[in-house]
Amino acid sequence: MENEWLARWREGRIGFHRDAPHPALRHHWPRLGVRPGVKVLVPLCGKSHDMRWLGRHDHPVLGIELAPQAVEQFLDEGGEAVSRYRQAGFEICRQGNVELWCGDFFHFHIAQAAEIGAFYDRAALIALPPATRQRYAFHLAQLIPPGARGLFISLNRAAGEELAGPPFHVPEAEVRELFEPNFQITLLERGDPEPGSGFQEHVWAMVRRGPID
Ligand SMILES: C[S@@+](CC[C@H](N)C(=O)[O-])C[C@H]1O[C@@H](n2cnc3c(N)ncnc32)[C@H](O)[C@@H]1O
Repeated sequence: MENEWLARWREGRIGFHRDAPHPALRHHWPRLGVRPGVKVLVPLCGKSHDMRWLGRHDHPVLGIELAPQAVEQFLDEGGEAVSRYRQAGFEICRQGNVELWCGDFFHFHIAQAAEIGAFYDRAALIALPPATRQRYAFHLAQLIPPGARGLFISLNRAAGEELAGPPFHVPEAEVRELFEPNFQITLLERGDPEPGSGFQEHVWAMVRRGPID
């Protein structure tokens, strides 16, 4: 069976995509204390404008995305020269200071992550079904060095029955359960519920714990 996300990109069902950098990124990132020049990992990145925003704010960006259409659309929209190469089973495209690794996040390993010093997750965890979220939180922790900071935007649903995802809503308690073993996490903002769906974006700051934290 074709992966749900590959089908969505092929059919253009990408309602999650925003036409501009996320307001929470613009508001909170400058307050996180990530130094300019630090490379930012963006798992399950889609063709998000957030990567260009980070790039413009002096961060080299490493995005990982399963769907080749997302990568190609991002590059087309950027309109600048692209260099392409292969490494560790990924096709990598670099445009300006954004490099996109096309492939499965779970196949991206620490050997490739050496320079990463921060991360940004908007709608990555919530793209995954419950059984895969634990694996995601653990895998992310393996790629991020102690002390590294990140901004995490999840989707919560105030009340009501479970809707079939993706996107899946992930309650606050689950976010804490998944990440607290490896990260210090702080809830920064609870977004307003969307009319109709009741979805709310929650914004969290995270710091990767070290061995004695
Ligand atoms: C909800 S979208 C969010 C995209 C982006 N972060 C944004 O804010 O627009 C989730 C993305 O994850 C990608 N994806 C799903 N599973 C993946 C995996 N195992 N490895 C890499 N990308 C994946 C999908 O193709 C999709 O583009």
